[in-house]
Order: sequence, then C-alpha cells, then structure tokens
Amino acid sequence: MIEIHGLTKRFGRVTAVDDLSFVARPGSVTGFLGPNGAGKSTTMRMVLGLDRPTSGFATVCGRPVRELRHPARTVGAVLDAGWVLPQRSARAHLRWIAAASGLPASRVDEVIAEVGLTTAAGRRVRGFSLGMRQRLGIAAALLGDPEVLLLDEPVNGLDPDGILWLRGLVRGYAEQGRTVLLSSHLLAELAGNVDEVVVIGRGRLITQQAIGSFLASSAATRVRVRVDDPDRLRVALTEGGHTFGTHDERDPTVLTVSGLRTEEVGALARTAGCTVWELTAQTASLEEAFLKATKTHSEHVAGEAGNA
Ligand SMILES: Nc1ncnc2c1ncn2[C@@H]1O[C@H](COP(=O)(O)OP(=O)(O)OP(=O)(O)O)[C@@H](O)[C@H]1O
Repeated sequence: MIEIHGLTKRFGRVTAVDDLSFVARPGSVTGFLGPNGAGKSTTMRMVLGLDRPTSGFATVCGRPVRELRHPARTVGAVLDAGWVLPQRSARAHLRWIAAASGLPASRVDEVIAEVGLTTAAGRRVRGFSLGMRQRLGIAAALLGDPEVLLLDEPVNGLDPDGILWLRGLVRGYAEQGRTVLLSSHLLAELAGNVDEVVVIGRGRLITQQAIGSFLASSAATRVRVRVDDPDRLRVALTEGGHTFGTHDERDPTVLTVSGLRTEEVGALARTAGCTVWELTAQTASLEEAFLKATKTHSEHVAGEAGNA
C-alpha cells in the first residue's frame, strides 16, 4: 500500500506537488496520469524518499521509505532508465545493486530471466537499446521481490512484445496482492492494464477512480450500428429526435448513435425495417477520459506563463 497525505513540494516559486493525497491499494494496478509537468515524477521521488516534501508525507506499507527496515524488499522502483554505468554489464550492474541493498546474488540471474535479458546479461549496458535499459531497470526494481512497485513511464522504449510482457508482469504482481503504481504517457497501453486511475494536474488531485467508472463518467456511451439501409435508420433517428453521426468515412453503412442503449437502437432499426449487421456499445477511450478530466486544468495552464 502507498499512502500519500497532503504531499506538497515547492522548488522556489514552482509548486510541483500541491497538497496531494491518494492511496494505491494492494492487489491493484494504479495508473498515475497527468499532463507534462503535472508532478508525477516529483511525487514518486518523494514516495521513495529521494526528494524531501515541503509538507505532507508518504508511506509505503505504513512507513516512510527512509524508516523501512528492508527498503529493497519492500519497494522497487524504476524512475529513469538511463542512469546505469555504461561500461558495466547488465549482470555486474545488478550484482552491484544486490550487494549494496543486502540482497542475495542468486536473485540476479532470476530477475535477468524474468525480464528476458538472459542472452544479453554479459554485455555492456553501453550497447543496450532504450527498451533493454528499461528491462534492466525493471530487473533492478524486482531484485528484492518487493511488495510495492513504482514505475515511472515504464513503457518508454518497449516494443509491442515488451509492452505485453510488462502488462503481464504488473498484472501478476497485483494478483499476488501487491501494489503497483505506474505512470505512462501511452494511455492506450495503460487502459487495459490498470484497475484504478489517479489523475493529477498542476500537482493537485483531479480524480481517483476505478478505471471503469472513470471511462464511463467521461463520455456518454455511444452505440455503433451497421445496417443494410442507413438512410432509413437516419430518418427514424431524426424523427425520434436522437443524436447520431457518420463516423466511419470508409463505410457509409455505419452510424454512431448517442444517448441510446444497444437494445433501443436495435428496436428502432427493426421498426424502420432495417437489417442489423452490427451493433456495439462503445465506451470512451482512456485518452478521451483523460483529456476531459484535465481540460479545465490545461486551459488554466495555457493562460499562465509561470510554473513550468
Ligand atoms: N529539481 C527541480 N527543480 C525545479 N523544478 C523542478 C524540479 N523537479 C521538477 N520541477 C518542476 O516541477 C514540476 C513537476 O515536474 P515533474 O517532473 O514532477 O512532472 P511530471 O508530471 O513527472 O512530468 P512529465 O510527465 O513531463 O515527466 C514541473 O514544473 C518541473 O519543471
């Protein structure tokens, strides 16, 4: 569990994190979202005890990280994939971290296998791609087999295979009752993979919700319908005062109807004498929900020159 209470961080005149409170629960993957400069990395650094809060506090498994008896066994983190010493091999790098953290060297080859770097383990990190460095960073975070994982932009540089692998990894962690907090700009990659979202803007909490309700509350559900005679359905929808659009340029037989359930659209199409070829309820994408949640905030920011 990660608990954040009234966390605030000021850098001179810049308030990076502003009275932020939220909880990332065990057994859940919590997605940490916010526009550039919203304060995600600063928050994660404070959770890890790397930045000192101006006020407020954060705990991991009930204690500030600096007070944990076995920090490496409690929390693992990937904040920046670029900080390794380039002349070291991946294995040497991990051995060094294991030794510095009081973890058994036997864990090194286990985590190397877990992140899929076995064949590259003896190579110098200098020649690693961004995706390989990202995997190495994750391997380091896993060394202590921690209860809590904090991943800042872990998807960066990963190829589609790597993203799938990462999804499986964090899902597996959550299923074991552990806590995962992860930030990502690639919202689509996150959508299928998080249970809760915490959205921040200008260091402040905008919302914390289950992903389902976040998506559902952010846009009216639409129904995509494909029929043999779209003109007839158009007339029926217009007569009923319903809102619809043609959103698929390539296929004029598709209409998108707002404010009705699939059953209602199906019944209307039948009354209009249409044969229905396809009928699907569509929910908002994570991008749409995120943009809606942060819209007011972004307009506010765009109107100001400072604080960046
Ligand atoms: N060490 C620092 N000194 C001064 N300002 C800082 C420092 N670290 C962060 N900031 C400022 O704090 C704000 C929040 O930055 P932070 O990196 O936490 O945001 P973020 O949400 O992680 O952004 P991104 O998604 O772009 O990585 C920004 O305005 C940033 O310029």
